[in-house]
Amino acid sequence: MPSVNSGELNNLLLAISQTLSDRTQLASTMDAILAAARQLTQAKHGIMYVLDQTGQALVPLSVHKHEQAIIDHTWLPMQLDMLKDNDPLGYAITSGEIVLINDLYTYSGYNCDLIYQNEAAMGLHSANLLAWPLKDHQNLTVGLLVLFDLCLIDDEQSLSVFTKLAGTSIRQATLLDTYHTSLRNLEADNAALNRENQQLKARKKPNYDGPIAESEPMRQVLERLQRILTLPVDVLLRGETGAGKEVIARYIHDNSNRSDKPFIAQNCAAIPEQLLESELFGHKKGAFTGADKDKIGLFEAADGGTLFLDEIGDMPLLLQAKLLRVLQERKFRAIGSSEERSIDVRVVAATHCNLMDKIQKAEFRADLFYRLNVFPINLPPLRERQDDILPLAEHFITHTSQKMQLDSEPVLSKKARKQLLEYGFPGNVRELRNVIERAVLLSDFETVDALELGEMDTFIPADIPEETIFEVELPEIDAGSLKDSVNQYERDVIIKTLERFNWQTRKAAESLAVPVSTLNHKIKKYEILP
Ligand SMILES: Nc1ncnc2c1ncn2[C@@H]1O[C@H](COP(=O)(O)OP(=O)(O)OP(=O)(O)O)[C@@H](O)[C@H]1O
Repeated sequence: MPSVNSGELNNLLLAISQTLSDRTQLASTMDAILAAARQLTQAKHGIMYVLDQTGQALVPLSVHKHEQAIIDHTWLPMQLDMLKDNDPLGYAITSGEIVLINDLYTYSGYNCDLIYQNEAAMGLHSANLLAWPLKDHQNLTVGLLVLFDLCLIDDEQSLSVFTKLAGTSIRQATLLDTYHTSLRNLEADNAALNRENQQLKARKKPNYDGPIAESEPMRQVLERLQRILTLPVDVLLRGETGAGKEVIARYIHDNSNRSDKPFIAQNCAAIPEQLLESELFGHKKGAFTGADKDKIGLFEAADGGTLFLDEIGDMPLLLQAKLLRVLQERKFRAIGSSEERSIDVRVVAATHCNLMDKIQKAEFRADLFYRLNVFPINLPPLRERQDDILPLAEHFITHTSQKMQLDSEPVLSKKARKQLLEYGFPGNVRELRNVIERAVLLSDFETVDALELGEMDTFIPADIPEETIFEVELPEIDAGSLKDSVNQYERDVIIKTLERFNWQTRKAAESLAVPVSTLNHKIKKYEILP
């Protein structure tokens, strides 16, 4: 028989190796191998069956034909569990042995009915048949090469090179396929986890950190805000002290497309003019006495995010001009710097005072007012939001219980609920929070009954961050000593507050929002000495 010389063999191998790749390329690899096998054997036609991805069937991946009838013929896959041992192809696959039938139509060792049917359908009458199982590196059959009407081979070795190559390609394609499928699954899992994470975050926000807004006036506030949450619009919040302006500013930020960038709050009334200017805009080293290094300002720190400017009505006039420029041009210059910087910051300004009055007294710039007042929000005082009182009270009970690590939350008694609903809350939500926190502390941790309402001045000095009220390390709590721990905690809070106010009991009582008499009583009870 004509055989392939080594140069041709190399070329064939090279052509095949260039097609080796994943399953999308497998058909062309099989095609090239079938072509080489036919060239070696002079076979008139042939088929390459390959184990499919399910591992349950062999599918015809390449069919070489020399007559129209064969082109039109549909070669069916072979189900592994339907294979019969007495069928020559079935036997080659299940035994892994090569089957060569020299005289197809007179040989009686196999049942060749299926092959005859196929041949009849194509009008063929092949003289002989070779079925060569394709095996992977573990000797598992992963495909089958079938050649018809071939010249008898005396170069089995060359043919076995190609069939081995075919087996390895099928294995490699299957592995790559599994790898790609796993990769796609991982990507899909990853995307699903990300989505879930986002949903959890979104769900968590309103429940935990977001404002309580059960009353109609508060719902209207949130509804009005919906319009601008994702727009590049500055906001002016007006409302009494403690009504929740900072909470709303944070809500705006958290629900905007800036939520992954910083939210920074600054009280404009709390610090002297030069310090405020440096806080907001930053300074260069040597810009003024004490500026011993460059400092980044809050505008720069909040770039991409939101800057909450509380008590904007108390901002010094000079700084108002600088702020107006930032709002109009989104550019600023640090103190002592000649370089102008661009920033992208949403400003949410807040005030509890009437800015029109301040304009009339020439304490506030009218142009800044009109620039800020593009989107004003009036935050109603708590006395006008009756439906928020009890949900807020429950919220603060939960919050305080968590902070005090109580096993279960105390419940508000009927009497306490009535008291809360009847009280006017001049100090708004902040006062409600203080009342509830104190009531939980004074309770038996099962029922919140006794409320100290209206006995104290609700004023908390603006320059003292309210968080510091509870900025005392929790004592070590061991089982059975909860009440002692709470007493210890209360004692520490009182000492810290007294220290902060230089042991002036009136101011400390104001800050703690308890009557002076209550504070004196506790100082005595805990034997606190300066
Ligand atoms: N709607 C609300 N839901 C939950 N907590 C709230 C709500 N409004 C206010 N609070 C709580 O009340 C306290 C006071 O709120 P906030 O600091 O936002 O008030 P404010 O109007 O900014 O006060 P100030 O004018 O004194 O700066 C905070 O502890 C805040 O968490």
